[in-house]
Amino acid sequence: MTNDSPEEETRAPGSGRGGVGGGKGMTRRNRADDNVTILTSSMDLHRVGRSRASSSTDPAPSITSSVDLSNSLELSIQTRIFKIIVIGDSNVGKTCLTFRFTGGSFPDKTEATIGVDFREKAVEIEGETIKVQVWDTAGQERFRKSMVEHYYRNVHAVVFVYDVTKMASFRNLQTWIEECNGHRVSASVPRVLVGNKCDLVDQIQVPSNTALKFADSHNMLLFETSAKDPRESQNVDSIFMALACRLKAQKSLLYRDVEREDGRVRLTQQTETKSNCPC
Ligand SMILES: Nc1nc2c(ncn2[C@@H]2O[C@H](COP(=O)(O)OP(=O)(O)OP(=O)(O)O)[C@@H](O)[C@H]2O)c(=O)[nH]1
Repeated sequence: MTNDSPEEETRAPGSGRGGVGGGKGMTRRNRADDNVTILTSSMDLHRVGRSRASSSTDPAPSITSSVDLSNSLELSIQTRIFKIIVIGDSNVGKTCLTFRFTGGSFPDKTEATIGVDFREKAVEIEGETIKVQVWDTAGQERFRKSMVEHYYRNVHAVVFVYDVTKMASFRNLQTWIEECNGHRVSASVPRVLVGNKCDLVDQIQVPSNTALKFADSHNMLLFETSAKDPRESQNVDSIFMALACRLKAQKSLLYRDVEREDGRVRLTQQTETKSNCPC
């Protein structure tokens, strides 16, 4: 299935649908825009899943708790979720980048990702709270083969990562792009290129000009950054915020009007066309 537009939803990871206009031009070392506010720290989706599961086994809700449930359901319905996948060779720093964005720190120790890790962060863009759901995928073939379909299903945006100190990880980008295209990710789904580990200045193998040409030829934005260097943290945020802004700026299906009839929730579609997002 191709992806058409971001969609507001309340479902589990991977159930999103849609995508928006592709990248254009080049951006380097972008800084987060002042208009963009990060609302919460990271939230592990596994934890969310567990808490939802446990509430479903609770005793029958009292009147008060069902009101609470209705309110939280409405809030949840009104929050759009953007699914962004992070792909690239093993060891390029995908996990560290997602940690830096969702948790604001660099992990002391990482292990090879097996399958996928989900992390989520709520951000506010022009008054709307949006959940940016980051899928940190495994770079090693043996840890990804059974999951690949899930990565690409209903994805809203793709982040390709290479290691600026490893030319091979840059050359392999072509393979990652082909894999992405092979999974019917629409050309309209925005993609960005990230050169990570820029703090290792003495070891850089991939010149910026080479990366810029590659990004341009694939209609992608380029970010050169470091998940490790705290001075680069705003730049890491900019990767995901630029995508979120772009996704928000596009026409999207909104399920704004929540109506309840006979205890059921009815969702009414609306179309959003305007955006003042500066990104
Ligand atoms: N110097 C430096 N090291 C980094 C940076 N980002 C990640 N690393 C290190 O690179 C190694 C791999 O990082 P990960 O984030 O686990 O790499 P990955 O791409 O998620 O790897 P897989 O899970 O196998 O696909 C770790 O030792 C990190 O500490 C960075 O910006 N600078």
